Amino acid sequence: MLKIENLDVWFGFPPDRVDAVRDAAFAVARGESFGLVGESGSGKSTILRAIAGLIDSWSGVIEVDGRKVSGNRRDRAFYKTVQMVFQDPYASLHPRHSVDAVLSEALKLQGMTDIDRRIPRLLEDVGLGGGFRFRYPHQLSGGQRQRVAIARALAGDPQLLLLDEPTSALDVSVQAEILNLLTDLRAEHGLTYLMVSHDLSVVGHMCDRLAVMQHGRIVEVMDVDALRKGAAQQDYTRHLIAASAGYQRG
Ligand SMILES: Nc1ncnc2c1ncn2[C@@H]1O[C@H](COP(=O)(O)OP(=O)(O)OP(=O)(O)O)[C@@H](O)[C@H]1O
Repeated sequence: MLKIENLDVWFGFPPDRVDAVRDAAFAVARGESFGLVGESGSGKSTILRAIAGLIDSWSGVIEVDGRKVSGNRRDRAFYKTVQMVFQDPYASLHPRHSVDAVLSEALKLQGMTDIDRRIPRLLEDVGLGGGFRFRYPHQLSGGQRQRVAIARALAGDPQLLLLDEPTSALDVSVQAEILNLLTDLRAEHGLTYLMVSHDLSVVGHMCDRLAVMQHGRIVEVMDVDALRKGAAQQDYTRHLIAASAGYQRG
């Protein structure tokens, strides 16, 4: 469903140009959960942001269901199918917008009607009762805010969720709740995930396959399940330790 070929992404102009992603290629099947890991600055978030249409300076092929990413945020039909969840739910929610306002706006943007009926359903999908509908971000815990951010992403009934470190800003006890929610939502809604995380236990738990990035390049793609099972255990551990080396050094 997602195909990336010869993807280059850069920032700035020579001589200060940063080549953040170089010649990246991978494909993610419908319903699959695919992880991007690698040291800090290796280009993981940049790939997600390019797919989400948040960066213009890229070349190559990005296709979702055979449809090329236009980069034009007004291309509603495309951006309805692709949504992003960011690391910090506090930063991604406007402090003066209630949960009701956030979800109404997202539903309207996606051309949805019947907003009054859809909001309680979205809240229920992410495990929040109707009592949360008229709260503001400061009246929510970190985990509840991330649930609202996920509900906002679900508003347009997307097929592909881009998850950029979706639990790393949360307390350890809350991380597991959000990961379980994401696992359930993937099954219930038939979602496809492309997830960036520096936490290898998260990637190991959530992803079917993962790509290791180094200096803007994808250096290896691994099948997490195959590696996790039996004889490949040592490989799995070795690969994951290598993938996290940048973080351990940093
Ligand atoms: N807006 C920008 N302008 C200039 N350079 C940028 C910009 N955004 C990212 N970069 C650079 O692009 C490279 C890749 O950044 P990116 O955020 O994708 O890395 P990452 O692997 O997600 O890192 P982290 O795990 O620390 O978030 C880095 O060298 C970064 O400094």
